[in-house]
Amino acid sequence: MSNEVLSPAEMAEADRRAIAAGPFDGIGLMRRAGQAVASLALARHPAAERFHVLCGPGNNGGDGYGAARLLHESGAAVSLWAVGAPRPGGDAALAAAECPLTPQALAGFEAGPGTVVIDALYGAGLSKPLAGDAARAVDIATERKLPVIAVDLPSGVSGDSGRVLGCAFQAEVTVTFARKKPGHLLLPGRQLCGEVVLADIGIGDAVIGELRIKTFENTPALWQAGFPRPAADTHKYRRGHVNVFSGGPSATGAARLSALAAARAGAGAVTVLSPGNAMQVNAAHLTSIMLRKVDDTATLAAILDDSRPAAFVLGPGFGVGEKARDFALAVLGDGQGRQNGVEGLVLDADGITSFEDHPASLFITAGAKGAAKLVMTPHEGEFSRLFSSLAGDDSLSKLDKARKAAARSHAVMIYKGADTVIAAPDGRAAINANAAPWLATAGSGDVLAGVVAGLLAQGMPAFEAACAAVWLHAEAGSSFGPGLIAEDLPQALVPLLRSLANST
Ligand SMILES: NC(=O)C1=CN([C@@H]2O[C@H](COP(=O)(O)OP(=O)(O)OC[C@H]3O[C@@H](n4cnc5c(N)ncnc54)[C@H](OP(=O)(O)O)[C@@H]3O)[C@@H](O)[C@H]2O)[C@@H](O)CC1
Ligand SMILES: Nc1ncnc2c1ncn2[C@@H]1O[C@H](COP(=O)(O)OP(=O)(O)O)[C@@H](O)[C@H]1O
Ligand SMILES: [K+]
Repeated sequence: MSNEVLSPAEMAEADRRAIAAGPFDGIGLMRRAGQAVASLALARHPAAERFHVLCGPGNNGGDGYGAARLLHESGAAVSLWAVGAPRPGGDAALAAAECPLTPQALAGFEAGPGTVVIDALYGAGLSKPLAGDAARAVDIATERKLPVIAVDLPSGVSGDSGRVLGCAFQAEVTVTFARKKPGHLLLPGRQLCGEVVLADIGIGDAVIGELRIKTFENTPALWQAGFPRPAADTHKYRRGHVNVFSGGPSATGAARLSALAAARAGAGAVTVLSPGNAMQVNAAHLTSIMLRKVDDTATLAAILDDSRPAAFVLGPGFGVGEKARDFALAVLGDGQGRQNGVEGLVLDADGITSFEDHPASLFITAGAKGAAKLVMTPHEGEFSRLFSSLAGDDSLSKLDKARKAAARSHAVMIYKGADTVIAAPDGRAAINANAAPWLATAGSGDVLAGVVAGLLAQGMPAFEAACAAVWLHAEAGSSFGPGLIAEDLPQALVPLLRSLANST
């Protein structure tokens, strides 16, 4: 699977194993990396007046020396600017020795209009904030709006976290090797990379396979095989039943958005569980979605006794407090959840906030043997209410935070935002990169919660259901585009579901 995402440390390990396995040695891989960069530069900028190749002291610089040599050999005008000398005897020193151009000191870097910058200063080895001559080079490229081709990563972007250390190049395109790194997908790194092109430099799939990678880009390849399809002899309850808890009379819309989304995602039957005082307003707005009165845990217990497969959504518009906690814990089931046919609980919005001062009760119940699967869908604010120490730890990336939160809470975590991360308690994680800002509209999260529940109710495992829902939700938002409101999203899922059904 080529959607594995490797940390810089994992990439370095892949590099070592590839060299050991052959056929390429270190300089062989580096030459291929330089070749990939030079080919792309010529293809994208055939009329460039000059290529300015900026080389750092490490292997990223080594790739740059290789690219500069090939561009020069192809007849292009090339200026080579270097900072620091490569370690003698290393691959980068070999690449520098093979390059016939004389490097100038980066301190004197100048570049006019019509020229292209190739940034091979720092890549996976970025170890401190960009400063001095490197920062000045960033300023020049930015001020003059020069196209930048980044080698592996734009210098200044952390490959682990996507964060900027000091300052960073804004690349038009980034050429990376073998697999993407978290910094290509997490923000702001993703935006600074521009287009990301993956080059095959000879690190084989077998080598990557040996590393047992647990981080992925969230693409359909990750979950498509298990995407639910109704059997010919199914019936509506066998397709899965979703129950969505409604808020009070002035806050019912969010639950109905979730309910509709769950139905579109393929749940055979969907019921809004409404407080008595909101029955009328819910009834006035529901057609295919069913409605049932639930005011207390005793009534809820009767629903939970039903053994047909079901998933629950609790949180959208629900209100914060003890009732939310009692209902959520009852659904999780204290060892009874799965036996009762409860496939899972999607805890969103107010459902999450309700546990701000009582996280242990939620985490213990979710971790109990036989509990229903818990999926939580916090945005940044909700995440920090439940996981304040993780949220405030600047040494952790968003990927690290989601992963640790999932392990701590025994829940699949959907840590939302423009770079949503999905993480499972077993350590698997996926970074989502197909969302568009049109999704930042009220009620959009309610729809996502409903899609997750719709897939859970159909028996999809929680991590895969969460990944599929996030991808579908993002794709629906991106394909709809301007003018999107949350009500549009369930309908916008339809063509995507159709093409998934046709392609499996
Ligand atoms: N792995 C693979 O499969 C392949 C990898 N390849 C390439 O190797 C690259 C990784 O190479 P790398 O490990 O040598 O690290 P790299 O990014 O060159 O930086 C290290 C040097 O920079 C320095 N330094 C760092 N930050 C700094 C700063 N802000 N300001 C100043 N100095 C700073 C740092 O200093 P130190 O931390 O030691 O003090 C050290 O000297 C990778 O991105 C890819 O392009 C390909 O060749 C093909 C196969
Ligand atoms: N700038 C953005 N780009 C892409 N997706 C976004 C952006 N902002 C928000 N989203 C997505 O939109 C949804 C918003 O959910 P949420 O914050 O819970 O809103 P609401 O509570 O109004 O439903 C999430 O799925 C989130 O990932
Ligand atoms: K770089």
